[in-house]
Amino acid sequence: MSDGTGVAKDPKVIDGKAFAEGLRAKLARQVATLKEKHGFVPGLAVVLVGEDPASKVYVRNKGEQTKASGMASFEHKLDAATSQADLLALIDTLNKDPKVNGILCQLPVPKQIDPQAIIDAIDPDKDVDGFHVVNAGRLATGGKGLVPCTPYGCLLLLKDRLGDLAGKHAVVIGRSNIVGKPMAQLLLNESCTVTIAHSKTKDLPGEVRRADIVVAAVGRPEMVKGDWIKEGAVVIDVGINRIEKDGKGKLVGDVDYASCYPKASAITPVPGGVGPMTIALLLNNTLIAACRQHKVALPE
Ligand SMILES: Nc1nc2c(c(=O)[nH]1)N[C@@H](CN(C=O)c1ccc(C(=O)N[C@@H](CCC(=O)O)C(=O)O)cc1)CN2
Ligand SMILES: [Mg+2]
Repeated sequence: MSDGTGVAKDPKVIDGKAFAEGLRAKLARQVATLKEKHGFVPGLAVVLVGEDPASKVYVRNKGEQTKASGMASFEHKLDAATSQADLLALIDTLNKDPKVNGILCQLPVPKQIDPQAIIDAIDPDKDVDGFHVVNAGRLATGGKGLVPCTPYGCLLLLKDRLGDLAGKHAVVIGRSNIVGKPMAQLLLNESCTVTIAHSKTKDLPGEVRRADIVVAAVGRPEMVKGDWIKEGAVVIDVGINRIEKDGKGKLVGDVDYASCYPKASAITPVPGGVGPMTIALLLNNTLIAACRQHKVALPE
């Protein structure tokens, strides 16, 4: 396999960046069809409170990719000292704005703001992060909700590699509301046998050794070691950790890539694996939300 640069691609490495580019190209065509047939484009509002450097980059990328897909982007950048009441008032305005089909507040938020209160205030049908309790409930009960972007991105990468996931033993490491729990739910919905491991799990290496699919989402740099991985397992690394190595800043995942790579049949790198899928799936959720609000079918 070659990427056009003459450098052969390693087929074992799951290229989330390329996969996300493909998704965004399809989205752009779907948005163009909506505009032509129905005369509207989906709109995404992104709220950033404060100056967190990584959040600023993610929000900028969200805005750029939203516009590149032909959708409307509404950016709201608020001062780090913004009160929860002022943020809730903005969410209320966005909930009522018919041009805004999707809303998200970039996380983390400054400490004076309770993130759950903000998530709860977003209209569930505009909650394109899929974090609202109504969407968590819909995911758990088979309803038509909006699915959290990062786990959904992981699922698409897994299905692309493995096809039918039924009967696979999946171990999800991490139980956060935004990645671990919805990931486990999505895998269960695909008829996997799912174990959710966490900080109190007694024998984490032993649990991971039984897995056909490993999803690591704990936020601990290079925690998952190669001797935990069953030969031929598929390893999905959700971690994004900035560390110092050999006197230089480096981005690493929750998986010790060097030792896991030889054991895995497929593995996501960091960067370039799961990360880029998050924004592509966010745009996809915005398209879905817009079509539902306008009561039109999702274009092919
Ligand atoms: N409201 C939300 N807040 C946050 C979310 C989210 O989904 N909704 N997720 C993360 C941040 N995030 C998107 O918001 C995000 C993180 C990482 C990437 C990405 O492409 N990562 C690259 C590496 C980029 C880098 O150098 O930092 C990669 O893995 O290749 C995209 C989006 C927390 N907050
Ligand atoms: Mg091998």
